[in-house]
Amino acid sequence: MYVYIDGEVKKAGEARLSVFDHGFMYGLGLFETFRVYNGHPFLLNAHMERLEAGAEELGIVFRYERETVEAEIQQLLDANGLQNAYVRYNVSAGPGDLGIQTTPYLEPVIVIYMKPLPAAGAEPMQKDALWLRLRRNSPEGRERMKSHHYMNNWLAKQEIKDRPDVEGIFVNGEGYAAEGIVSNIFWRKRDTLYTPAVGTGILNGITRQFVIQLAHENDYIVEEGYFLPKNIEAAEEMFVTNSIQEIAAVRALGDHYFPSYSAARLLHSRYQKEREKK
Ligand SMILES: C=C(O[C@@H]1C=C(C(=O)O)C=C[C@H]1N)C(=O)O
Ligand SMILES: Cc1ncc(COP(=O)(O)O)c(C=O)c1O
Repeated sequence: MYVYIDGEVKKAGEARLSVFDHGFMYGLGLFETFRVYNGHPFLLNAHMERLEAGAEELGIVFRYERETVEAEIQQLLDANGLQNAYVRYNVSAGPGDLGIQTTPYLEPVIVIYMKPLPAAGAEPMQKDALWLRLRRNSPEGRERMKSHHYMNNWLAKQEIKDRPDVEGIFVNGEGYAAEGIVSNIFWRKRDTLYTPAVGTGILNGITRQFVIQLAHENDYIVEEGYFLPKNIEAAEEMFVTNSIQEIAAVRALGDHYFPSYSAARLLHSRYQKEREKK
């Protein structure tokens, strides 16, 4: 595979980053993961605007211009011979000195990774979910960023092991349901969808935000709040969302089986209609 780094497309094994890059030394880097459907990067503006806002908070000088980013992605799709892809767009702070820096990072390094994905299916994926013993850590700053700090998620994944059909679900330090290892969570009782508030320490997923919008358009009530595990276990349905897996219906959370997946199905069919547009 090829990657894009600092304006050039290179063979994956030939791309190089400085050992003084503060993305490596201090975790000062951000990324977005999204899907390309038939050449179309889905929800690109929303992803890149989140990245731009995070960069501003970290003093990383990065301006999003849609045309530039589209061209970078297209260049890499062409090099890799892909039309459908898993894309990771990374902005690393760039080189600095030894020691914590307080001045802006003027030369961030952009790295784009890509891998093939099969064409998206017409039905939502199905998964199982398990409560994690490990607690969700609290965000480093005001709100969780999609940053290079993924150790809490990594440790959680070791608990679940390599089981692609299982998502681990975090409870935060205060005992409230939070999010999946790489996803946001929703559950339904009658016509109301519930999802943890951003204040629980979750990543405010781009898919989460889009699904909330679709849910409103389809007459669901959406409540964001502070909920206990037992609230989810009393639900009729649960699903998880992220930019790669879209909306995945949860069959069971531990030994609690959900009898329905009607909202996941309906929202997924609406999502599908938008995949090559937004
Ligand atoms: C952690 C990453 O990003 C998330 C991972 C997935 C996935 O593996 O399904 C999906 C969406 C992302 N928000 C990553 O390494 O890309
Ligand atoms: C911890 C966590 N929560 C939620 C998400 C979903 O975010 P998005 O919808 O932007 O893919 C991810 C994806 O990386 C994640 O890692």
